[in-house]
Amino acid sequence: MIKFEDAVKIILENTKTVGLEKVFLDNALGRVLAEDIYADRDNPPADNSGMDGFAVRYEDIRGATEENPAVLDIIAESKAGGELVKVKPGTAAYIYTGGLIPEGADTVVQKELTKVEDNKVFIFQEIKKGSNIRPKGGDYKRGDLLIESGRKLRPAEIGILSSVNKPTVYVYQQPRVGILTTGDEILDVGEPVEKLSQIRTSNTYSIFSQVLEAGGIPVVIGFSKDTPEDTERKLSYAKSCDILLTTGGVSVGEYDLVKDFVTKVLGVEILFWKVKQKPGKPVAFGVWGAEKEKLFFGIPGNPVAAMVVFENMVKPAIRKMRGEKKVFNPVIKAKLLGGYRRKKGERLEFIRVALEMTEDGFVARPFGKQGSNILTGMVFAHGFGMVEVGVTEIKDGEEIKVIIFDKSFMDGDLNA
Ligand SMILES: Nc1nc2c(c(=O)[nH]1)N[C@H]1C(S)=C(S)[C@@H](COP(=O)(O)OP(=O)(O)OC[C@H]3O[C@@H](n4cnc5c(N)ncnc54)[C@H](O)[C@@H]3O)O[C@H]1N2
Ligand code: MOO
Repeated sequence: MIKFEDAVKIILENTKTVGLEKVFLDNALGRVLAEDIYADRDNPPADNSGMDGFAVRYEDIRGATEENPAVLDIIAESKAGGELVKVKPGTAAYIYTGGLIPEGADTVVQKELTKVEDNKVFIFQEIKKGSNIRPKGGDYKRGDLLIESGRKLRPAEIGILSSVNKPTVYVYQQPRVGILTTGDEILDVGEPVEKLSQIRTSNTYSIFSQVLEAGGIPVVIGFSKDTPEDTERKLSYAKSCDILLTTGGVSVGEYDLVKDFVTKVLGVEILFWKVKQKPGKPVAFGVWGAEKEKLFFGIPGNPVAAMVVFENMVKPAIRKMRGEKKVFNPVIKAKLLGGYRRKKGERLEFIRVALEMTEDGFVARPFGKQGSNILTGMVFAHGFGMVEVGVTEIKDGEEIKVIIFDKSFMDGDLNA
């Protein structure tokens, strides 16, 4: 049995990015950029107005007051998208936000400080020279590096890509993640229950959704019975995937065939089996493919074990494969309400906790039943409280580290 930290290290050392692809902007959100993005022009491309008002020469409004306003002839108009116009001494141009600063003008007086009569503008106070002008290149200049390769694309980055005229961009591919559900007792959703011992799958679709959240492409390979023939056949369907996830059948039971068969059918080289963690102890990990570029995770069947193993071990690998640099869930410190006790301290334990943000920091409330078959604990939880090796008791209010897998507890409330 290896330590959790060592297991994660082995996984990430064996994880490579999947390659690049070109996507259109409307499909780029959340993807990881694989090229540097430079500005094709200055932005703004020319000096323009930040206000609606009048473009003037500062000379002409110097010393203007309520009693002795500057009076200028209006001889032109500059609106956003319009032509470049000119002002001469003693004249002004109507200007609108985004309009080009006319030749000869050096200041924009906002409309509120003016009055118009008979095609003349009255300006009742002096303002600073250069006021309300947004300079050419004030946001960025042609040739500036705007977004570096490796950035995860958010709405702001997509806006920049569009404004520098990139309809398509290179991003890292998303790994295809095959999910094979094993076990004689497992039924797919929609199948009729015929025997008391049968159970309906949760893992297939909880893992499917976790793959989506992690930014991979989930592929349901199917369900296999605990027979050599069926296991072999279904595993052969996994060949086109970058990552194979199996659930169930990795423990020590007579019918736990997965580990041996992934080696036989896909040539998986198992790099570890069993980790000093709870839940998720019997997890297996290996590499396969021509250049050992593909990954295999044998995920334990217990529904909570499956989700915990995914968040802590599979998700970082998917994120690394799709080019992300920050691959782990956030970890915070929280006060554990009611404390926690256990008999043995041999394994690092991940307990399901609901989180709350208070004025005194984060508070974690453990779910009452911590069994690795209790999926409702995951519905309750936002994070995994870490009970370290050697620790058998955490007192009420003591701080523990919590891995956050769901940040929704930080969202704002309508009634707040
Ligand atoms: N003698 C030992 N027995 C067990 C050990 C051990 O060390 N020695 N480890 C236990 C632990 S810890 C776990 S976790 C499980 C893992 O076993 P497997 O990965 O082989 O999983 P199965 O035996 O197939 O199933 C375990 C449990 O989970 C249910 N299950 C399986 N697949 C699904 C699914 N798709 N959806 C919902 N539930 C599922 C299954 O019915 C079993 O109840 O082994 C312990 N045993
Ligand atoms: O590792 Mo098992 O996951 O504790 O139930």
